[in-house]
Formats: sequence, structure tokens, C-alpha cells
Amino acid sequence: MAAPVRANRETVISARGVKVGFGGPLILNGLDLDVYRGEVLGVVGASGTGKSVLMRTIIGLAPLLGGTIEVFGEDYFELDARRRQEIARRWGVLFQQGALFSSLTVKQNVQVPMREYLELSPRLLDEMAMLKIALVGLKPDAADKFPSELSGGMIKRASLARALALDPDLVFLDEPTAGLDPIGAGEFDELIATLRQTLGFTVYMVTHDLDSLHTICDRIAAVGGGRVIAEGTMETMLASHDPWLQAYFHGPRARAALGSAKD
Ligand SMILES: Nc1ncnc2c1ncn2[C@@H]1O[C@H](COP(=O)(O)OP(=O)(O)OP(=O)(O)O)[C@@H](O)[C@H]1O
Repeated sequence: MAAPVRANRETVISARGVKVGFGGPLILNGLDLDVYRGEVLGVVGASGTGKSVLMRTIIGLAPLLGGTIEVFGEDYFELDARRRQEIARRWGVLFQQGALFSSLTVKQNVQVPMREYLELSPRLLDEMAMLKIALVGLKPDAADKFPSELSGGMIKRASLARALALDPDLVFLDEPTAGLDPIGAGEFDELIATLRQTLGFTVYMVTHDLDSLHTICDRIAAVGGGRVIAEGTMETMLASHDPWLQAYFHGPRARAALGSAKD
């Protein structure tokens, strides 16, 4: 499952000394992180430590108060609006609650980024959206359904289809398996792993799901106290002496996940 280790790994995201806050105490304070091309990076940390804030900052939705963030080798925050748009076109995002437009069907939701960036005929737009819908394992009849008519698992898949609309090089997933039953979560992990394998994108995944960390993540970064407190393989995490990481990776849930990952 793990991506092959390359001698010279290309960095897709490089964050240095990142500071983010919203007026009160800084949420992120001097955070460094690298994400390498082709890997699935799992971002973990206690609730409220700023995992989602970090993801939102990288994609330009939260204010960067200090430090730098390079995406695809460019300092995103230094770019003009047009160049930013060109960079943003290369990533897809699955937000925590799916963030589908409730008044649009699944197909129309998938077409939103296509309409924004591509000039395609209605027929081609439909064909491309149906392709993405099939890619994430949804049946064709899901295309004309509204988000309110979908199960939690279908919403995740529809959101993933929208994230993949423009064939991204980088996919951000914010707690993709949260709210899914264990079987649905396992299937979604498998889907992400298969798509990553076949389409070759890089995945930045915020997650609390120990099964996901064991089964699909090549590396893990743990956020705490405004920084990345540990990063590396699951073995590195298991060997960490940090109290939170110890509790997280050696607790009863972790032992169960480790057991099932070995089956
Ligand atoms: N737009 C905002 N304005 C003010 N505070 C915010 C904003 N967005 C996030 N925060 C605060 O930043 C902190 C980190 O939030 P974040 O959602 O990143 O946590 P998280 O690590 O992803 O947590 P969880 O695992 O529970 O999803 C929280 O205290 C949150 O209230």
C-alpha cells in the first residue's frame, strides 16, 4: 500500500513557520510541514488543535499571519489572483460535512468546478460529470438526486466526485470517514486508495480514523500546541513518547485497529 520511497521526493506542500489565528491566541504557531508527491499523508491531533484550520489555510481560506506556504513550489500567498486560480485548479477538496450545494443535484454539484474553469458544451459537461460519478462508485441514478436524498456515504462519494472534477494533482480530505459506519468507512478508504493508485494524486487527509491511518496513509503528521509534534510512518508514531500520541496510538481503539490492519 505504501508509496515507494524515492531518494529525491518532490514536495507538493511545504509549510514553514506557519502562524494562524482569528484575533485570540494563535491556533497554529510556528508549524512546519512537508507533503510529498504521490503520498497519502494523514493529519492527526486532538480535537480543536487546528487540523482543519491548517488545511483551510493551505487552500487560502484562513488568514496566514506568519510563515510561508508553498504549493507546487510556489508561495501561494505571494501570487496574484490569476496565478492563485491556476494553482487552485490543481487541487480538489472534500470538506468535513461534504459542503454540497443543497439546491443542486449531484451532477450539477460535480459540474460546479467544471463550469468555473472549463468551457464545455452541456453534453460534454454531462458526460464528464457522469464519468466522475461512476469513478466514485455511485450509480448513474444518483446523478439527478439532491443532497437531501442521499445517505451519508453517498454524500461523501458525491463530494469526492466534485473534488475530482478537474483531475486534481492534490486532494484534500477533511475527515472523509467521519459519520460512516465501519463498513462504509472501510469501503471509502479502499476507494481513496484505489483512486490514488490509478490516478496518482497526492492526498492530504485530516482524520481521527485509526483504521484509515493504518490502511491507507503512507505517513502521518500529528498536530499539537500549534505545531507538528511528530511526523513519519506509523512505526514512528507508535515509537513516540509524546503522551497524547502514546494514548492515541496505544489505546484500546488503536490496538483493535492495529489488529484488524494485520488480518
Ligand atoms: N473562522 C474561525 N474563527 C475563529 N476561530 C476559528 C475559526 N475556525 C476555527 N477556529 C478555531 O480554531 C481552533 C481549531 O479548529 P479546527 O477546526 O482546525 O480543529 P480540528 O483540529 O480540525 O478539530 P476537530 O478534530 O474537532 O475537527 C478551534 O478552537 C476553532 O474554534
